[in-house]
Amino acid sequence: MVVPTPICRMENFLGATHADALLSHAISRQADFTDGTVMDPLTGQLSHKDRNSLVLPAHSTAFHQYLSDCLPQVIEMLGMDTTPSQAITALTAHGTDSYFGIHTDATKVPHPATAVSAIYYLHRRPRGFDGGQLRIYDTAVHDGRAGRADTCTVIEPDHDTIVFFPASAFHEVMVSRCPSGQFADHRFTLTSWISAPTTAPEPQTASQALRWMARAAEHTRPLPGVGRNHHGAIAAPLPPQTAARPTV
Ligand SMILES: O=C(O)CCC(=O)C(=O)O
Ligand SMILES: [Fe+2]
Repeated sequence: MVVPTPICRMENFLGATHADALLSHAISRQADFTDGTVMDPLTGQLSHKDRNSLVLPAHSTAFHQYLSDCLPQVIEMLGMDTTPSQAITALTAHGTDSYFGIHTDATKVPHPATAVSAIYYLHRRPRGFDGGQLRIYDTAVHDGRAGRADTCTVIEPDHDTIVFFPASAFHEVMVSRCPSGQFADHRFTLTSWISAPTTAPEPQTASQALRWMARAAEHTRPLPGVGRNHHGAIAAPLPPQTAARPTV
């Protein structure tokens, strides 16, 4: 049995003014990006294996407000049962030969079963890179055991679009190429891991699909005592919701 991963995608998320301001900001910070790492959930060790992308911890008040305003609807559409209150946010940049191998975001959040990954895409128009699609995998369930399925949803990293999915979903970023070699032509994201506070007890997930996903991702969760991999980004409380933002 293949259990589809719930995904929620929105176009024109911030609108032209905010999107272009964020893109200009990302480009202006070129010198501050560092090589992104991957954490071994057993040892906590960081490496560059399976990943070639640039990362810079970031905070955008406008972005966090827009997240807060649409989250109740997004959480409902994902079939989750959680009230996230904080987000860890980073800018990323992918150029030639950048990629991020198959992983879950369990090393980023306190409780992956109730956390949401949000990836917001930015790029210059016309687009200066190709490739760089995000693949979000489904879950395969066989004889009571769960694992990553071969089927996936492919997300094009289009400017000013955002995609939300449960943080325990397996996903990967395909290799990109940036023919001009210029930083301004890279594939940029503002990536947020949205979660309940670290001190909150682990709540039950709402749907059977999410329980299977959590089981498939079990071995990607850091062992007790192993830290999280935030690239120096700090969890910021999400602002209170100001307006219900329609997602469809
Ligand atoms: O850039 C993307 O599309 C996804 C990035 C990602 O999976 C991550 O930063 O954990
Ligand atoms: Fe990820």
